[in-house]
Amino acid sequence: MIDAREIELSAVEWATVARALADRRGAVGGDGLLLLGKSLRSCDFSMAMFNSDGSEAETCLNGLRCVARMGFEALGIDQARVALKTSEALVERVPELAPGVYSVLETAGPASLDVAAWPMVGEAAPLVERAIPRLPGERRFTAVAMPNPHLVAFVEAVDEDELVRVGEVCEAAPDWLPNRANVSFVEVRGNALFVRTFERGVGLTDSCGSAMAASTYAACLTGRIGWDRETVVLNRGGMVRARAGEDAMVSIAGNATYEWTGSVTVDLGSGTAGDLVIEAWRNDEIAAWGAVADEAAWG
Ligand SMILES: N[C@@H](CCC[C@H](N)C(=O)O)C(=O)O
Repeated sequence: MIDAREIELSAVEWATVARALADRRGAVGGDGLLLLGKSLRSCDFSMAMFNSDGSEAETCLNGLRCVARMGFEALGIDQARVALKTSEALVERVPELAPGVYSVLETAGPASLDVAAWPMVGEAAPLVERAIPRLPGERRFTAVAMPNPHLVAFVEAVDEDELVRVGEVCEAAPDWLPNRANVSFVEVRGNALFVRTFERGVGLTDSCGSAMAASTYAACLTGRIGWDRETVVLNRGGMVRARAGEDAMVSIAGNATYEWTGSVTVDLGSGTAGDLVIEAWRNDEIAAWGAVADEAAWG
């Protein structure tokens, strides 16, 4: 995550920075790059998100909580309207979900069922628990845009190999799905959901906030959980508390944990990053969040 309010780079140059910094064989490594940007469209600040392959996503809801924290701390505020690539979201600092865990409530949406806008050619909207014959396997999917595109399938038990097979078909950007899609398999565990996601532009990730939002909305839409009911959503990285309304707005309360701050130089010509210099580790925050993640016992 970079405070980019005073950095003038084109989207193509930021894509180069994202590929260099997110490369897991390189100096930093990550699922992607988040940018805190200047105020836009009368919002307090803006956010941009680039996946590790350099593609720019419409949103990133785990990332939004982190960018919100950076914006709050930079501007001395504790709630804000944030401009995203094609939408806006509300963020607010809330009481710690657990001791020592900086916590943010974000509200995004409206979730959309309009697959024609992705586009997904040849599938009529709404696509709710329907088979998609062009995908491998027998799963029934619900298509939700947050506004980034998500395919959600409710399963008895997540089969990661199958998830990767489906994700890779979408990742190849076939003619019928030129903008690809994030794909999630979701287990209903009592009153909670467990979400595993193959992300567009990244692959399997430990946690995807917009996928948790899309999954919560899909679970309400299909009667698995109640509208407006706070639901614990588990993932490989921990958990959030999510709530979807019939107005299609989805709220997520979760952590925004800093692990370290540091600096690194990226050569835009070669697209490579130099050595990372860590200025400060945030071991207290890492430990506080680690305790929550362990307790979430995602299985
Ligand atoms: N891969 C996504 C963007 C990243 C989403 C993110 N992990 C989240 O937390 O929401 C896309 O290309 O849509």
